[in-house]
Amino acid sequence: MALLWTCRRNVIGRFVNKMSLKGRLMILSSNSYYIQPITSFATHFTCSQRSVPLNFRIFGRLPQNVVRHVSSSNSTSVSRAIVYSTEDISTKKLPLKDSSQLAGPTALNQKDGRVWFHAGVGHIHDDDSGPPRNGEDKVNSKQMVKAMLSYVWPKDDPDIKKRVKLAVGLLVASKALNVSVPFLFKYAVDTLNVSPDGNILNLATASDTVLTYSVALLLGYGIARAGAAGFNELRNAVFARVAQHSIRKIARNVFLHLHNLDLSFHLSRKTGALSKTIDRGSRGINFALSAIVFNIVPILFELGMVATILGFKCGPEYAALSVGCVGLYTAFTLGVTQWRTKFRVMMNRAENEAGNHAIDSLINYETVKYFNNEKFEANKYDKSLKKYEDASLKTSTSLALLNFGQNAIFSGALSMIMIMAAHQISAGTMTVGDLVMVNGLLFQLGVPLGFLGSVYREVRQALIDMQTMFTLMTVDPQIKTKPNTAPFFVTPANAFIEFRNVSFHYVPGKPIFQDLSFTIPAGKKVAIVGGSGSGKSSIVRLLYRFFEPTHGEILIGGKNINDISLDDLRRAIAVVPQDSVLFHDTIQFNVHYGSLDRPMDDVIEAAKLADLHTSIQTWPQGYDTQVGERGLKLSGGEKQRVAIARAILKNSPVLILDEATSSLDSITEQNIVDALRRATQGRTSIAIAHRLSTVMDCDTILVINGGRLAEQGTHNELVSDSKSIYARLWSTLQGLNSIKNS
Ligand SMILES: N[C@@H](CCC(=O)N[C@@H](CS)C(=O)NCC(=O)O)C(=O)O
Repeated sequence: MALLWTCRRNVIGRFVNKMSLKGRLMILSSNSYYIQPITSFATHFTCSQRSVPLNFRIFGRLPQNVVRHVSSSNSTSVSRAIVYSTEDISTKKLPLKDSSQLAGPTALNQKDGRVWFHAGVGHIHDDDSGPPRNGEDKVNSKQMVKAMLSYVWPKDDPDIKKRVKLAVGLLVASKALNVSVPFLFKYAVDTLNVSPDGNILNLATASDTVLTYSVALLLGYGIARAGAAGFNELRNAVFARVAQHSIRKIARNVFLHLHNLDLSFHLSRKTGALSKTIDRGSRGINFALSAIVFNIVPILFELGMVATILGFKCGPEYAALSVGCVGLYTAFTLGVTQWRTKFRVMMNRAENEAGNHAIDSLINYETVKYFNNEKFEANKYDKSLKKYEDASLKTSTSLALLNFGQNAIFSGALSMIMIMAAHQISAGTMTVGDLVMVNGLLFQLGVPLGFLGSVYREVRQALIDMQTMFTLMTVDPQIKTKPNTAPFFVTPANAFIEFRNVSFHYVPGKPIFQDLSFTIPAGKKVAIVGGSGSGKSSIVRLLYRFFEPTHGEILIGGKNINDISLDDLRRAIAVVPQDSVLFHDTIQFNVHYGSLDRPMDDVIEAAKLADLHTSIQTWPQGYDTQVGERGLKLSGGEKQRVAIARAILKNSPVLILDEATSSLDSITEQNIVDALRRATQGRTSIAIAHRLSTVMDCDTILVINGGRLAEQGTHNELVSDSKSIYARLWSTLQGLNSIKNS
């Protein structure tokens, strides 16, 4: 099984040309791996793909490091990730963890306070969308059908119900016309063949009426055929809206549900895999619905009609034979399709493997050349191609067997029925027209049956895809608003924050905070500083209720945040994150996102306050300029100012700046600091910082160490105590600055 990588959104796609080379991630065994420094000419930190039954996930923040994510051809399993780093990652052995313990911060490099990863390992899951967690029970087929029907027959949508009724009516009409076709043909043949007295007709002496009658019947035959096809297409068109509307509603509900799930759920899942789950799940619904409505139900309906007609017109043995034939045909088709599905799976796997290998090899073009390994690479690629070739041959030959078997069963039954009919014709109890009719009825039934195996295979796949999607819907958010929570409005006057004996961990046994207590008065500017891994950003995550403390309370405006609705709480807090990720839209959209109902004038005002307006005006399309995927067309400073403008526009009483200037150069930083100074005016603000120069003017600085509040005071108070952690951090910073300037 392929080794999978997950790089969270905030580490993907940040690319810098400055490369100082790091190491190779080596999987040593099923329970350990390490980062091995690699040779001097190599230019990247790479993960070699190995076939181990593990699902390796890596995600985290790399403030000045850059991860370039290279995904394999099917894009859900990422075979390789390249990390370009400006910092050194030392060799370090790390124990593998169970996937259920994911998200524990594992600092790869603690010394400069920059690089950290969250890493964990677990078993591979078929659906790629991560391990199941509490509350995520697989839904069964009955529940899925029930869920699907609730969308196809919605209680509150009479228009959709009307369409379903119309589609059913059209289905009946189309099948009725279809079945009438062999009848009309029978009467035409009998008219041309049998005289009214029951003897064989001599066409040379037959009256004009015979010809006129038979022509009319054959005309009716043509009209009935066209009518059946017309009703069929009309039914498709009428039902298409029902299916598409259901898919839209389901996809929207799943999407909204995903947004309501908590951060820990999203950290343990691959974003790409989640969107694929919705995509495949909704396509699955479309397929399953279409197959049921356009294929399975019509076949059963037609079989019922044909069996009834044959039973009444020709005798029960005819009905039994046709039902028996369809039963045998179905059993054979399902059995063989089940057996041969594994060849298709092998074929797809080999195709992916070949694609992955081709990509991996071409990405490593230089390395291949350094070691003259072109032939080795070609042979490796050829091995995957050979697997594909073998599987593909098995798929084709098994298809031939399936087609032949289906034909043999159908032809056998058809000829038996014809022989029975021939006997009755010779006995004078049936006409030649009857034989033609029996033949026509069975032949028409055979057309949709010709795709039964494919429909069965696709429906099974659709059910699996739907199951993954519907199972997602059963996941209960771990963090939610308590029922009957009264509205609570945080205002600038009551926006004081208190952490009361808060303890917290991501992974049991690795505490982030132990009994952490501090208060942030309303309207004050407070900085939180501390070394790497001290949990500075976790304070924001707890306050924003992305995670719950394991012990203690967090209060805002004197009220426990658990007693405030998530909406009220989050409305009260604006965050300028360290990594500002932008939507692939215009700059105006991205700033406006801070508060979508504010007018354009406010957007411009916020951009001015964030020192962004002047830059925007120099761009060719001004506010309509597209920022590119994840804001790639903007510099780090510009993106950060967009984040500040958004936060200003949100106009919340609490503003959190999570290392908002960490990845900026000094000139940009100064502009941003000025913008931030304007943004924090009149609000309670919390600045998480490791650059102490940006927090000197704060009213209070809280120093976090060992999961507790170690020191507290103004910059001058803390620096004046030479033994304080802050004073040591400050002097280290001063030392680094003087080295930089010399
Ligand atoms: N008669 C067979 C084959 C029908 C068929 O030709 N299916 C198309 C797709 S609609 C196909 O390409 N099948 C390839 C395969 O089953 O390997 C059945 O009932 O499944």
